[in-house]
Amino acid sequence: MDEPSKALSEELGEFVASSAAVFTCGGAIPAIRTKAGRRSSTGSAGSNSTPSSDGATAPPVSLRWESEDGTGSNIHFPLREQERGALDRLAGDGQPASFGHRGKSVLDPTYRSATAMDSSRFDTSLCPYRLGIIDRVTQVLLPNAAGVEPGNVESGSVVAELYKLNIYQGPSDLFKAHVDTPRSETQFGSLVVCLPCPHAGGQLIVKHAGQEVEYDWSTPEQAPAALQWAAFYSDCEHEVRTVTNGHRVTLTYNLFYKPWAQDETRNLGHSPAPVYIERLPLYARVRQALENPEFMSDGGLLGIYCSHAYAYPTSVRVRILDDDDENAVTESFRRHLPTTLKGTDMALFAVFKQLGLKVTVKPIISDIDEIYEPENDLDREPCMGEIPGMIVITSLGGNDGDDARDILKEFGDRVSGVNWITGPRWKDLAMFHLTYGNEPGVNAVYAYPALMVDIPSAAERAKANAKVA
Ligand SMILES: O=C(O)CCC(=O)C(=O)O
Ligand SMILES: [Fe+2]
Repeated sequence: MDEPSKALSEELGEFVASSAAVFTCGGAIPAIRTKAGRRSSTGSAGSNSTPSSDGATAPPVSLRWESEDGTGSNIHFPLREQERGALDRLAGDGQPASFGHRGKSVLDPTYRSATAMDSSRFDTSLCPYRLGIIDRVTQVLLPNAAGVEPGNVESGSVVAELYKLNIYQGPSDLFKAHVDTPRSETQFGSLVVCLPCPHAGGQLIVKHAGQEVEYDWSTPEQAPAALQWAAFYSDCEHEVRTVTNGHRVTLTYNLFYKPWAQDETRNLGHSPAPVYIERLPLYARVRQALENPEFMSDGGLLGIYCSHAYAYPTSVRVRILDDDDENAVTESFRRHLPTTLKGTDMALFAVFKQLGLKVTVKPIISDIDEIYEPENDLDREPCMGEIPGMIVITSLGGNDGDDARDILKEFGDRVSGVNWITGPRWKDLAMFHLTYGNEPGVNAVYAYPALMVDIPSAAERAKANAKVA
């Protein structure tokens, strides 16, 4: 590539890589202490000091569960008088929380020390939909699910599936950095709702691409009660810092994207995306580059590695290597990306689309020598596939005897001449994501795809512009 185009590409790449992205959101809803509406047992009843995302209050949360011996119990949050015993019983009926490490369920209190109860063992009155939490999460984390420009991506809704109750107790419970294990390729996020119960410490830290957001839900004994929550893309690394005192009680939900049937979308006459694509700073920058005749003057493929990881079904791995049934795989990959693209990835996709360019989302393997077999002397061109082949080569293993060349053959073609403006991020994936999960078994794993954009030549771009003007 000539020098001016290279400089322009580098500048664009830096901008893309640095753009602040949304990867988490959270809020608090004041909790009513009794049915009579008393908000706090202290003098602050009725005060509005607790921030609320929509001004609503949350009714007390009730929870019913069955002990091993079949006795039923119930408890409320905020705790009613005399319910301290019930809280100890609830913690006693849970199980020491394990986590997934290299495909196995591991108990290691230095890494995760908490009590967990599976959703099959309890019922709760808490409904994140009624409280407006799911609407918030959809708006912020999956804005395009609720309606986009026709023809670009499909529409759908968010389904929150209750997963576990977790109790972190002072003085030492914690959960160190991990990434939640995806249940399927439609899982895009996790939601944590912290029930009103006095505790200190236990900050939830969520990280993505060098940025970090802290949710501090510490609640002193006398503080007004609130339901506090946070949602994040499920490929984001997160941790729960040490709870130094009291009980930090959370309900966790897996967030799935559920596409609407085609005609359902049509009947609803869905509204346009709530994001004004032309007003994204990214739009102006990309447009500027395209208008510059020195930028990729002969046209070609522009490649941008996605900033987030996406879940792919692991069954694919077996299928690809065992019976070549590629269609099902390609289909599932196509169906949910690009709709489930996250944050900046979706912004970029939308910007290129809006500018009338052809964009596709492709799984990519780069530097296969390093990730798979260091002694292999394959050239270092990235390899692009229709099939999420990265799964084969992650720390899950791949089948014995699979050679890097077999994988490449199954995966797709080497691509050359791509103008890559951001670097690959597979290192994060291979080194970390599959090492510490919140579950051992996996139905899906994460992989980093790339956006591939067809850039017309400068002459064609000028012609198209002249037509528009
Ligand atoms: O309780 C929390 O804040 C989050 C727990 C968590 O990260 C998990 O269960 O995977
Ligand atoms: Fe987690």
